Amino acid sequence: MTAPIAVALDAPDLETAARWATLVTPHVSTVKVGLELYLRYGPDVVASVRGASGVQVFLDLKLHDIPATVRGAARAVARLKPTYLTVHAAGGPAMIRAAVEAVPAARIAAVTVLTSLGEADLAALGIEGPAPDAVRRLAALAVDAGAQALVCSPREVAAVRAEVGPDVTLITPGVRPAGADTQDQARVATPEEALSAGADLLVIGRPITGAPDPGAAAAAMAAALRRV
Ligand SMILES: O=c1ccn([C@@H]2O[C@H](COP(=O)(O)O)[C@@H](O)[C@H]2O)c(=O)[nH]1
Repeated sequence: MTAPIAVALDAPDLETAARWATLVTPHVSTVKVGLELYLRYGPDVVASVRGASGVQVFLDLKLHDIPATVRGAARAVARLKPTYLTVHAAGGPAMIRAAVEAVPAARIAAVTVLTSLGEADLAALGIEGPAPDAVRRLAALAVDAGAQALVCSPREVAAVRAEVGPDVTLITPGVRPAGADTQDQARVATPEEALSAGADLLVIGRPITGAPDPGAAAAAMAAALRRV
């Protein structure tokens, strides 16, 4: 049984991404293709990282535009059969609904407040905080619009779960093992804390892909989660 981890394959080239995917897929349920890889290599990247393993692919394109444009963009990637496709919740209900209608086979995951943003960033952006309140507001809006999954930080998972109930998949980036460098993430917690708080899928990138042996790092994190 693989761990509920989506490894963020934020690699500079396709060979590296495919190698990471091969190393981690025995241990994790999902690999995540983000903007860097998709914009550099296009749709073919999905087949390259999926390989023959049947691992779930999380297409993290964070669509954010008017509803008609997002509908078209979502339709364009439907044939890649992603398990998850992200949109920004801040695009609003009509935009989220357009994505949900365009790709019925995927779970549309609405990104609430990016995990790189802290309270001062929210204030500078004119978003009414604190972060857990902003996340809950956007989570409720997105689920009302049909989103089947939400992206938030591990720190907000329990509050979001209370808001949206058990059927919505809660996905948390901003995951760092105890003592690890937080890098550009602002709202973080450990893998064990994220899982205990009720996250369904933990997005973990650099703590795995930056390790000398990404396969061993993924195996160690999967083992740690099994102990929770
Ligand atoms: O709020 C968000 C939404 C998406 N991400 C993505 O998750 C990974 C995190 O990678 P790390 O190396 O573990 O920091 C990355 O691909 C982001 O684009 C996020 O971090 N926060």
